[in-house]
Amino acid sequence: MTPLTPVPAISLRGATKRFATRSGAPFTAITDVTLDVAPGEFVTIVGPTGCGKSTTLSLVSGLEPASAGTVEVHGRPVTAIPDGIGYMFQTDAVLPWKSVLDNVALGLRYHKVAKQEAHARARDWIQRVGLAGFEDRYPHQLSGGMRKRVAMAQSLIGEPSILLLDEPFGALDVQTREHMQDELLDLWSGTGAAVVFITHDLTEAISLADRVVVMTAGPGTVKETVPIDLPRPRKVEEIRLTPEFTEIYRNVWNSLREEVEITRARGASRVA
Ligand SMILES: Nc1ncnc2c1ncn2[C@@H]1O[C@H](COP(=O)(O)OP(=O)(O)OP(=O)(O)O)[C@@H](O)[C@H]1O
Repeated sequence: MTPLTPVPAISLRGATKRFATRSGAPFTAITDVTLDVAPGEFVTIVGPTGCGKSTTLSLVSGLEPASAGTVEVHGRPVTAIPDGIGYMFQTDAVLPWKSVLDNVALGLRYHKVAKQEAHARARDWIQRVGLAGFEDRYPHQLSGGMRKRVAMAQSLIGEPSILLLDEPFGALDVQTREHMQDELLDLWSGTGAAVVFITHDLTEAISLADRVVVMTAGPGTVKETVPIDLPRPRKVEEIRLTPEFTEIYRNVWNSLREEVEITRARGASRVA
């Protein structure tokens, strides 16, 4: 018997997104993006500014429909916001008027989980992200890193099968950022969740990923997918010092640099 090919958690086939503009001529943000992400796989996406990384995520999350091509989650076409997806963005979705406990329990309460159970599960996640003792604090009483932990607990408490992360640590200082990257890897390992993580930081992209997807200058498409054959479990600050890492970095940067230069040249010609 031939083994069954597992259904990808995410599958984009020739996905194209055009936005309407005021001038009437549609603007193509991404074109012909084909990408599969397997269950439990950690994929990072890098590409020059404006190439369509966030747009690609918005097709997967059902926030925007594709103009052409197909987008599937667990083998089903995305027609609305699919169940089982967790999100984290650069600007977190922590509500300032709610305590840490209520913020973390929010998603469960939204899904009609009884308050007592939602709070019990929230306490568990607050502990897992290292915030035990801070349940009654409000977001303005937390540091940037602590707010990120709240956001991380918020996105993981629903036990998502897919995590979509759009520059989640972009606003943090370098040390906190590295720490949060390690925490994310720890929390993710063993969950079986497929992750798509967008970043401008190539070091971050390589340290975290099973595969790095390099997108072209806009309208973006997949230029290259680079497997990251580094052992797990990883400590990001250690893995970055290895010769294997440096070699991968050089290769991916050579590919990305061409696209960044194209994007810069366009910018320069616009102001020339
Ligand atoms: N709703 C929209 N309407 C019109 N154009 C849009 C819309 N959303 C995005 N765009 C355009 O699509 C292109 C891709 O945007 P997107 O935010 O996906 O890029 P990105 O690669 O995530 O950018 P960055 O790296 O700067 O965050 C940009 O030129 C952007 O202006």
